[in-house]
Amino acid sequence: MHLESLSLMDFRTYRSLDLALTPGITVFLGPNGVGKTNIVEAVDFTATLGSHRVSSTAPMIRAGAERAVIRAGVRRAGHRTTLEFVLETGKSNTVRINRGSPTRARQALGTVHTVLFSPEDLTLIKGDPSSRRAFLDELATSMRPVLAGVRADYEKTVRQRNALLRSARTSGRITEAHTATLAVWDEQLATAGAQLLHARIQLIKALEPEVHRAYAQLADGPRLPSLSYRSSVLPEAADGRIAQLEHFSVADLRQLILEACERKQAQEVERGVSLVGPHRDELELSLGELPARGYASHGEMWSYALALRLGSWYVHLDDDRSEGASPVLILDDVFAELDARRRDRLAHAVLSAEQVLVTAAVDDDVPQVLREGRSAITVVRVAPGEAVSTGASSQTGAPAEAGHE
Ligand SMILES: Nc1ncnc2c1ncn2[C@@H]1O[C@H](COP(=O)(O)OP(=O)(O)OP(=O)(O)O)[C@@H](O)[C@H]1O
Repeated sequence: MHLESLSLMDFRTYRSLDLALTPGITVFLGPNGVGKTNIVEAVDFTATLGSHRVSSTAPMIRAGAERAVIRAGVRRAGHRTTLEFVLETGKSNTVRINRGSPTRARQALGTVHTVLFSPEDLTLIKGDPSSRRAFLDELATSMRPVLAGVRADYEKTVRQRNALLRSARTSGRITEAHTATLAVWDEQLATAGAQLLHARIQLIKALEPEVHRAYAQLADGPRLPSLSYRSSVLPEAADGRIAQLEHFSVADLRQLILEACERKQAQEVERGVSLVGPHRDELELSLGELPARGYASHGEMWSYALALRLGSWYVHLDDDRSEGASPVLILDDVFAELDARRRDRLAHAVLSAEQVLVTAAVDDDVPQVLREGRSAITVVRVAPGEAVSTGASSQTGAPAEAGHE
């Protein structure tokens, strides 16, 4: 699949922008701060309904404007779909699909698939467990959009359950009313939590060999990555590792969560917080025998982060349910961060993608391999305060035009 067009209204720096996009490689080129990432962030939003840079809508709306609009034309297995998202602070984002009535944005999940590489990916390795959980959940949701609802239910349940536990802690004892309400939240936590946990475990099983393969493509060296999952729902004596969970059905996992809730109840009341469930689990990343976090070198962390993204792309390609929806690859500012060898290797690895969008501040940051590849390469020059000049270098590429604030 690929995007054929992208229009922005009051999105980030753009009052109005209209771009025609083509399959193959498109490089957005321009000086720092000019608005290159803003463009690819909008593309990624059409797939993830979020941003890799911010967790709320407000920063994506142009300063002084009330709402932003992202319109995308998507070509997938011969069919064209148009999506028009409206982002408004303090309101739920909406989408119109093929000019239909506005509906909640979640309805569009699964139409566009993207895999985005960015300098922020280093936090997947260095950051706290929540960034790795988010990575898993976002990838799983992009492949199975129904999980968006499961995640929303789960997060709401954890919030409500925590409020109840805090109230029990404040009153210094568990009343009958607390026990009755807690039982209801436990059931809900277990129902949504088991679906989420099952999705994560199945994803890790599919992802690990692909991350392995991707890492070997990007880096040399004897040590290879491995992924394991430590779950809070297993008794401590069981070491909490995924190997014990991967054959469990959703019903088995639901039962495990309920048992864990019972086991931990006194501790939960004492601390006023939910201690069991996928929100307390950890995706552990190792390189050879050692954890990547705290041990891997800067270069190794970079290779690992890139391998997680490349592996995500491979998992999408292997997915039977994807129906020709090979993701759009977005490489935001990554080449500038890499040495020449890894730059070329990454460029080689992505050459076969249907559509690749690259941002770069200077021409030299674009690997030669991309220019010499078999795909068309289009260069979109992003400049402040004027219409963007574009040029197709090597082979073909439809000219694109952009208006910039
Ligand atoms: N909501 C907003 N309203 C107006 N301007 C914004 C908004 N959000 C970000 N900006 C501006 O957008 C610019 C950053 O754009 P962007 O991140 O796309 O730059 P870039 O071209 O990718 O730069 P670099 O090469 O440094 O990564 C900043 O100058 C910032 O002030």
